[in-house]
Parts: sequence; C-alpha cells; structure tokens
Amino acid sequence: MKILIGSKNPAKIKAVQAAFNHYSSEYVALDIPSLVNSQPLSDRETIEGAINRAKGALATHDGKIGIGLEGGVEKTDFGLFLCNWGALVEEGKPPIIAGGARILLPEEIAKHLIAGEELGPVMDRFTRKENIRHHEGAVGIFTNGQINRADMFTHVAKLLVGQYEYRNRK
Ligand SMILES: O=P(O)(O)OP(=O)(O)OP(=O)(O)OC[C@H]1O[C@@H](n2cnc3c(O)ncnc32)[C@H](O)[C@@H]1O
Ligand SMILES: [Mg+2]
Repeated sequence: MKILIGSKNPAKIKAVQAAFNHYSSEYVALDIPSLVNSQPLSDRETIEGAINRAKGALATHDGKIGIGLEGGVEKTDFGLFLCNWGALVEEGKPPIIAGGARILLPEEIAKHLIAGEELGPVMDRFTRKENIRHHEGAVGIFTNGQINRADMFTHVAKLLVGQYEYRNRK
C-alpha cells in the first residue's frame, strides 16, 4: 500500500510510519502546501490545512492514501492551546479527520503568536535550540519530554488509520 505524506517533517513521517507499521507500506514524503497560513490560528484553519495536504498529496502523486498532519493553535478563555489535526484521504471518499492532544502554551510564548510570529522560530529562540519542530516540538518541551511531537502525531495517525479500517471493514 502506497501512502503519500503531505510533509517532509521527520516528526510527521515517523508518526505515519508508526501508525501503518502493521501494513507493508511504501511511504512517500512530499512538500505539499497547506494552503492556510503557515501558523494556523484556529482548529478550523488547522483542520483545513491537514485536509489540503492530504488531498494535495493524492491529487499530484500516485498512491492509495494521502495523509496530512498540521499543527496550529486555538484561542480559548483559558489561553492559547496547541492544537494538532490529521486528515486521511482516499479517492472518491470524504476525508477522515482526527485531533491530537492539547496543552496550553505559556503566556510568554502565546503573546508572540498573537503578535503574528510562528511557533517554530519562537520555540527555537525560547529554548536556544534549532528546529524544535522537527524534533520534540513545543509539546515535548512543555511536557518535559513525556510526549514529543512524533508521539503526539502518532496518536493522531493511529486515530486516522483506525477510522480508515473501520470504514473499509468487510
Ligand atoms: O514542514 P511542515 O509539515 O510544514 O512542518 P511544520 O513543523 O511547519 O508544522 P506545521 O506546518 O504543521 O505547524 C504549523 C506551525 O506551528 C509550528 N509548530 C507546530 N507545532 C509545533 C511544535 O510542537 N513545536 C514547534 N513548532 C510547532 C510550526 O513551526 C509552524 O509554524
Ligand atoms: Mg509548516
């Protein structure tokens, strides 16, 4: 089964591979535009980005399934939550979607996002590390390594695969 992944981010690729490990799959990681802002600022926009990546992968390449994983934030009365969404697209069927774990971002991080910055560079500055988004991610930093970005996206990808199996059950 050929799986098209709408991102080359290693944390996302790792997650999809972990979720499909009970299939003998071929994975193709592709730079597919999310067609939303590079820092989505709502659940809605983040879901749209995930669906666009999954659809874009399937529309432009040969494969059975397109997967899109997208990170964003959602404003609430409690503060700014990290949010993550995934979409799985098969030809001729509606997208399957699933959401990931959420935690509040500290105010000193949230204020930069509200001011228009992207989380990735803000996290790198805050931690004095490089490319956090490809590694443990903000979720890894603020959960003291208990759940890193690949773990979080693995959960999302498993929710997608499970729903795909349920929809196609014999
Ligand atoms: O190459 P792509 O797939 O675009 O990977 P990305 O790391 O940019 O991931 P997203 O576009 O899905 O994430 C949207 C934005 O949120 C940031 N982001 C999301 N989750 C993050 C995390 O856990 N740690 C650091 N940055 C994160 C990221 O830098 C983007 O600006
Ligand atoms: Mg991005």
